[in-house]
Amino acid sequence: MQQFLEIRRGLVKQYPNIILLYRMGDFYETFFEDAVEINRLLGITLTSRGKTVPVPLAGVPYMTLDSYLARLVKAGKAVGIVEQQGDSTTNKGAVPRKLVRIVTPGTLTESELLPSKADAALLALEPPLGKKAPEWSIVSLVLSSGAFKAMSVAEEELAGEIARIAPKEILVPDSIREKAQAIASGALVTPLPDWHFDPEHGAEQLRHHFQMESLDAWAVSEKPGILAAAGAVLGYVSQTQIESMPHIRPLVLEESSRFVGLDAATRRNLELTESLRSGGGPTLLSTIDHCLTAMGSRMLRGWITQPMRAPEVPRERHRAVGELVGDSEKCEELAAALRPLPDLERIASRIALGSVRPRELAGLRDALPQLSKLSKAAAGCSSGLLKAAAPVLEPPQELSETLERALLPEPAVTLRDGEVIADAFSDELRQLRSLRDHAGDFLTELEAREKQRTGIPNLRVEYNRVTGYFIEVTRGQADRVPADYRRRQTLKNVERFVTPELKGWEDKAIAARERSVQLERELYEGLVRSCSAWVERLTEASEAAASIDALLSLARHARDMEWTEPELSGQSGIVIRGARHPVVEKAIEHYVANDCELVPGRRLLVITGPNMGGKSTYMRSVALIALLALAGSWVPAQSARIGPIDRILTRIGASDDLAGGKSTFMVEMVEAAAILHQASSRSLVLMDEIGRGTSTFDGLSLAAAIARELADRIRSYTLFATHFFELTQLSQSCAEVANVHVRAIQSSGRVVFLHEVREGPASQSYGIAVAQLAGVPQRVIREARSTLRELEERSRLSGDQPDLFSSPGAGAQDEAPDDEGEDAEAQAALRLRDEIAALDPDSLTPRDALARLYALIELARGGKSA
Ligand SMILES: Nc1ncnc2c1ncn2[C@@H]1O[C@H](COP(=O)(O)OP(=O)(O)OP(=O)(O)O)[C@@H](O)[C@H]1O
Repeated sequence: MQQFLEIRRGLVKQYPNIILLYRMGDFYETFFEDAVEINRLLGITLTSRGKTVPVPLAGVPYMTLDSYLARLVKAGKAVGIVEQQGDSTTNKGAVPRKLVRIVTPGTLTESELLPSKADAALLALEPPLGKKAPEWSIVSLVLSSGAFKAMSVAEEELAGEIARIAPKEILVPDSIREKAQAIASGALVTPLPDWHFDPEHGAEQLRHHFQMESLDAWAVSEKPGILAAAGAVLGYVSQTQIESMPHIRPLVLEESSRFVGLDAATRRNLELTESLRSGGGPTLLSTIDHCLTAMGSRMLRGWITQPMRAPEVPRERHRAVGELVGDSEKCEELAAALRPLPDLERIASRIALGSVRPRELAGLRDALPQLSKLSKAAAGCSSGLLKAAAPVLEPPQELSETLERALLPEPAVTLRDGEVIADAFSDELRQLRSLRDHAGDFLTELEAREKQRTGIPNLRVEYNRVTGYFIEVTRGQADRVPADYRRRQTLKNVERFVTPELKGWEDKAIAARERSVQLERELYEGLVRSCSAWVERLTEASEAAASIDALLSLARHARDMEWTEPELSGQSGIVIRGARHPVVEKAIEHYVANDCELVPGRRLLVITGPNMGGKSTYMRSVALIALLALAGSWVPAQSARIGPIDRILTRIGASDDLAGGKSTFMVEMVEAAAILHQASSRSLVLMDEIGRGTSTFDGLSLAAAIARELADRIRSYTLFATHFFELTQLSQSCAEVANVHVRAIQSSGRVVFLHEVREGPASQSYGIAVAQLAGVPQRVIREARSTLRELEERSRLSGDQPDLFSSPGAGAQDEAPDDEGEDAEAQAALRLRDEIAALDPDSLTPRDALARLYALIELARGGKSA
């Protein structure tokens, strides 16, 4: 108890929710409140020990530790594992024990406890530090692969990045604990004292861990926020892993500007990796993921959650997919080599941790020839990406040989009873095993000899766990045994004896068994140490294999679903022929493909049409095609030309956040505000039914003003679905706005959805017809129709239709007229800029160029602003 309390005392301050699993022989015991807690959480029987002051106690068998660990960590507990040190039988007094590891959600490395197709990252967040670090710093570490990454992001992008990384645990300075809780998106928030986040100390830790003189090579020396967060991560890992520091790869500084910005709402709305349906439904990832290995699935997840702004990398992927789509034999060859591969990335990382299990090493041994096959298949490809993987995949010969020589063909699951190392690996082991293996011969020979010496025909040499080896004779014969027989046990019908020879042999045999187990342990540890020299190469090979797997999966989907290669163009805009929604097209039989043209001069499409007509599906299909193209995939369309995109922003669906104190309308406006702040002329924006959460005129006015802001000032590419039919008038006053509608026909009072997107506004609204379809009682439908007729009539007679859209800015009475003048100028300038951008430099005549220049000068002259 004294020992237990001492170990525990040092921990509770930092880990208030820790449970100590305290090794005692074949069990991990818990005491006091830990025992009560584990009884509550896992239903482990609660007992007590000690007469004067009973101590609550609950224990789990040590063999089953993993399954309990998983459940405790899932319940948000930190679990401290205390092991016995040295040999319990030779120690006097309490066995020495030591805390060997603290397991938290972000520091799990056991393959069985990790989701196989996603990473469980540990994250550290450092808030802005003033001028030198005006943004948030994010550092993430995936312990099971060693991936160590850093990024600085603006406040409004923070939640989106956290949603992308989907960490299991977030370390934050204590001072921002509450703020972190609000954006943690399900991860455990672990506050640390603020001094854990110290830039100088962080830099020192990084230099020390990676044995570097300077951090300049990683471009983080001047980033105090990142140094602070990285230091916190390293400190936390060494504190929780205690004895074995994991393999951590060099810190990679990711520029958030390299990737298409996707905020948390967009990731959710587009159902990239999580379904919006409460019970879970298909997602983009689950639809396109046909990977043969878990590593491949994780890679593919990374690609689609982090599409790229620059076209080079996705283009290379398109090319590789193209090669695979056209060569099914090559696909089969690659697939055959990939299929049997174990999770090399995680095995490599467990080698570094020293916790790799014998079966995992054997899996690695068997996988190496497969890697070689994969490498050969990749070398025969023509696309750059596949070809480049070949040399990286070639497995190190020396590692193959070492593992072949060291391990038994099928080693035991654990080291506990040996049977892991091959005979040929150690002479001593071979001799010890031979002693054991020939025990049978010795015993049969002894039995025959003793029968003859004593003249007792039914004498037998036997063994049981309590007595060990003995010679058994019936009681009737017992007085015939020789003088050197020593009595061990007397039972009803038999007497049991040992002889000095048998005892001597037994001692030797037991010693040999113990020694051989001990020796195997030492040899195994040595083997793991020697393997750690290859961790780096194995990790690289696993990444290359994962990429091939992901490409193969994309190719297979592209071929099966008849997707096409998109064109990533430098020309601004999005032009898609025959767009389909990648998830919906799999779910329904006759998907109606639609076109979409968002180009300079036509930047905002107002989409009208009945509910259920397919507006949301259409908008999402466009966003998903753009996203897939920039992630490197082919796309569900006849053709697609995607220009530069910096962000995809969406405001879809009404969900309220009552717990967070926000009403439906408030959520809607907060999201709209975020979009208006973030969007640029290179953003793709989806707006679904904005403004419907308030009174009609309020909502309509807001929707109109937002659409105008997006089209005219921000000039983003926007799909704007609405039930405010009045918004279709916007196109008359805004040059950038066009109308499209989803087609439906009404026959005998019922609507039929055609799901076709056509130019122009919808001709009528179908709300009542859809309500009828949904089964609203006839009486209510009749009454609604009559009210509608009345309203329409009244508005026609009084002419009170609000004319919000006749001229730009009309209705914005509090604005100074000057602003409107500037506005028109700005618009003219922007239009000119677009025109210039759209010019083809190769066919541009000097006359054209001069004409544009003069126009610019004219504009500048007439301008009022400095
Ligand atoms: N292009 C299409 N081809 C075939 N079916 C489609 C197509 N688009 C949508 N659908 C079907 O119509 C259903 C309704 O589509 P969607 O949710 O996009 O309608 P909506 O116009 O956004 O409706 P609301 O205005 O009520 O939100 C989808 O669940 C899908 O099954």
